[in-house]
Amino acid sequence: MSSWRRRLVAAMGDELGRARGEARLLAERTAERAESERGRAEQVIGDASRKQTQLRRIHDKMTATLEARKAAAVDAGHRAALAAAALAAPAAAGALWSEWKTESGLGRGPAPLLRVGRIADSSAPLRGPSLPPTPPTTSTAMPETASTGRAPVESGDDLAAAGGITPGAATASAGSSIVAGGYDNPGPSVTETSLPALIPLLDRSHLRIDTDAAHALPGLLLRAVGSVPAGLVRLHMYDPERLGGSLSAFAALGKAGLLSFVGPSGLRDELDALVETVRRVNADVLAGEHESLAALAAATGRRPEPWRVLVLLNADLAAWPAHDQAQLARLRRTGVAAGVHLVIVGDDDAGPADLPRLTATGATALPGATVELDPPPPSTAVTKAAKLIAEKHRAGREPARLVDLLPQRLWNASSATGLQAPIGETAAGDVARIALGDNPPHALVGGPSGSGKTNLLYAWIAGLASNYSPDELALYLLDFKEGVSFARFASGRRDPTWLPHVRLVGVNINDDREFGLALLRHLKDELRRRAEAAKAHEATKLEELRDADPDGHWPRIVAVVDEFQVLLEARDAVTDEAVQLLEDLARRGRSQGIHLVLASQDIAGIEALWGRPSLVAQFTLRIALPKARRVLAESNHAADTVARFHAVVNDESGHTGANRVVAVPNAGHADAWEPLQQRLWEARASDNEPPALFDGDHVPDLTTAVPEPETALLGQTIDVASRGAALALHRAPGRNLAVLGTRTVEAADILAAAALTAARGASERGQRIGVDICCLEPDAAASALALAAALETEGADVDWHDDLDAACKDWESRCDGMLRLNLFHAVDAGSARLDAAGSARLRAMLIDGPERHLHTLGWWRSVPRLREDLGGFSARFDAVDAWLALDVQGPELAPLSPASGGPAWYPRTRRGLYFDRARHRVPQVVIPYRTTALLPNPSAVLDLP
Ligand SMILES: Nc1ncnc2c1ncn2[C@@H]1O[C@H](COP(=O)(O)OP(=O)(O)OP(=O)(O)O)[C@@H](O)[C@H]1O
Repeated sequence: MSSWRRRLVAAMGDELGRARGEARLLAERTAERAESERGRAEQVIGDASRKQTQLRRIHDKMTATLEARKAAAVDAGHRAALAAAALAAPAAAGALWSEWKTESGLGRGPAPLLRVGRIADSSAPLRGPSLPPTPPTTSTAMPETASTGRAPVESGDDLAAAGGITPGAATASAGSSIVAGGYDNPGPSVTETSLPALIPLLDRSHLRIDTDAAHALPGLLLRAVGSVPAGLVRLHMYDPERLGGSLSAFAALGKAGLLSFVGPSGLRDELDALVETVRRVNADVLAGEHESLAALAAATGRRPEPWRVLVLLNADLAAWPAHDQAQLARLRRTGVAAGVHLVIVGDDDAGPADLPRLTATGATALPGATVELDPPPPSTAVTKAAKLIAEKHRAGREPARLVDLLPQRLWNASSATGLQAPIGETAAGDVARIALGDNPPHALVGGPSGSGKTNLLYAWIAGLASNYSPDELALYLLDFKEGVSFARFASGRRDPTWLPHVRLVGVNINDDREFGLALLRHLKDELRRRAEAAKAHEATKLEELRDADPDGHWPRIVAVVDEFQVLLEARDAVTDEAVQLLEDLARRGRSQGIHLVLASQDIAGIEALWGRPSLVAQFTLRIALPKARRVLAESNHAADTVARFHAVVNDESGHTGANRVVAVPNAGHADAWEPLQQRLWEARASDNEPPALFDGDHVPDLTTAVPEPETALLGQTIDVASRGAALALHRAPGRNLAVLGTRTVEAADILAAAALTAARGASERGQRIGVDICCLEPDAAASALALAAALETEGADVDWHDDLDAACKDWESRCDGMLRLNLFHAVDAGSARLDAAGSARLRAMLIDGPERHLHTLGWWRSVPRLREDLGGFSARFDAVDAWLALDVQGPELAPLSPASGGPAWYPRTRRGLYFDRARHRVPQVVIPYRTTALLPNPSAVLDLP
């Protein structure tokens, strides 16, 4: 081959090799790029799928959250709707047939809506706390047989299927007022979670019922007659074709005049009579003051006219004569306001077209909702309910309930010009109010035992405490009866609430007439304080003072004393002072806003009262319970004939023309009182203090208060502040104390209280006292020993002497300037054994010791024995300024007493009469403290090494 050919082949070979190499390189690069693209694509796909997973998760979460929120919102809405339904259709107006009983849920609010069934598909599980309970009511339950017609809607199975609460759980969580299967809670039943279908009738509307819904009529009528007080709904049935067989179970109402059947011949009269009723109600009852009976009821709380329901069953309205049609049209236009309602049953379109209409699946009052009608109530149950309503109606109007008389808004009134309170109902059904103020300023309440005085006072206090806040009204309540009628107003173990207006409650006062005095003295001090403030502000009465001193605290005061005759029944100093104080308070309290309410079984027998006509004249408000004597004017015999649980209220001093007979509600029953007190208590201000309680049966424990320097406390005085009875132990002649009587425990308590409080007073001030104890009564020894130990703990220097001679021996050497006490138990047991020198030393110590700050607090078991130790028959008692007598009769105290013949003192358990010549004008009653709680156990003391 030629060279060029070889060169050419070689060149082509090179070219081909290069091209191959390039092609390989290209292929490699392409493959690499493809690989990397694939990797990237895989990464993108991986990222995307991760994102997708994330997004799905977020979506799921959001969906779940939204679902949960939606469910909660639906739940809350459902709950709110159920609560609203329970309010709109309480008690018999809304209860399921299985739980139904006649019960008026009618208060002062509007007439109830009436349940006809339920809203279809409105079941929802109720979660969380159950619906608020409403006050329990009492009535007769529908018999068990009532549940025989149970429709699926009433089944608890619905609820279980919906995963809702069980009836038992709801009962537990809602408190005792929800009774599963009962009807104490008029709210929606715990076994029913679907929304009830409620339709308007009473006070609101007429109604048409289509033939396909006619089976709802008996239920609707039963709810109407059963959900208001018996007799307040009257049924008039026009039934030309006698199709109303289903209504025969209502027959019992007919006999009571609450139901009448009308045939074609009676239609005109019936229509005319109802039109006339409308006219009369408008002219005479509403009288231009109210636009409807509903408005009248809202304003006054009473329903003077019944509702009248005319039911037209398959009436061929088109065929009615023009007159009847015109009357029907009148009733349609004007009936509702006057309580006359039409219920037109049938498919007759000739009647008024614009009435709310109920069909088998809907009601125009419930637009957009599908209604499932309830089954009719079992006829046995209707019969029973009709009988019960008829009986109740025949028995007469039920007395007003306390709750119906009280204002809906608490504490809405000002007491500047006076105090108004509802106390019951008049025969016409009006709320009867009583006033206290400038006139009448004070009240006398009388009636024999069991006539209802205390109940009336409860009703009055309830009305006052609901109308006026504690800033407007302060109450002082005292009950001299054996018993504790006013204890409920104070905080107790069973019920920790109190009535926030009450400043003082006295219970079980029985013999402690002094506590009555203490209250009157306290009020007199308040009267003085108000009079001074009024003078400073140039005001003449409370109203002006409150204007002039808007920042001052000037509530009206009402002091109620039940069985006040106890305070005035004896002829003694207590009665004299009580009458004086009463006169003063009655005369001047009027202008200073202090009002007295005195109640008694037997006002006629109170000499102290009738001997003071000027006192009685101030009590112009008189309230006489049945058979009360002398509360009203002599010629006024209204109390002799007034019915049980009624009162004659008269604010013109009992003169016949001013009588008002009032039916008083049962205010004392716990069902009526406790919810009210709870409500008032919850509304109180955070700084509202519980009332002071004086309980005559309670023995006070030794106070932990620190007394003034050099002072001992002997017991609790009977006064409003429960102060301690103080004995000043300053360096001065006569500052000794004689405890007199034979009651060992009380005497030991008095000495112990005196020594412990004196020691406490000293140690609180960084000082010490010395105490010499000599106990000569074996029964008091254990207590004296325990006292010695307690005094040492209190920081006192204690010396124990086995006999009186030793205790008196070197008394002068013990006087070192610091306060020293001799505590001598049963001095007379030792003094009888003293020789002449010993007796002289005892006497000298009693006479001269106090000046050297050595004070003897001794217990003598009789006055003559004390006298003996002071020097015998002619001895003076100058060495003993203070004495505290236990079981010593008044006349025996004559030598020690400022009153000739001795004080009027009738010894009684745990009470002593205390007199300190240097401080008291008259002796005062003291309750010895119980000291055991502050003393160590005597056996523990004896075991000490
Ligand atoms: N308006 C009333 N409605 C129903 N029960 C009443 C009414 N008034 C009183 N009662 C009842 O009558 C009984 C006697 O009433 P209350 O204790 O008020 O009478 P009282 O005159 O204070 O009697 P006493 O002086 O013996 O205590 C009580 O059981 C009370 O619950």
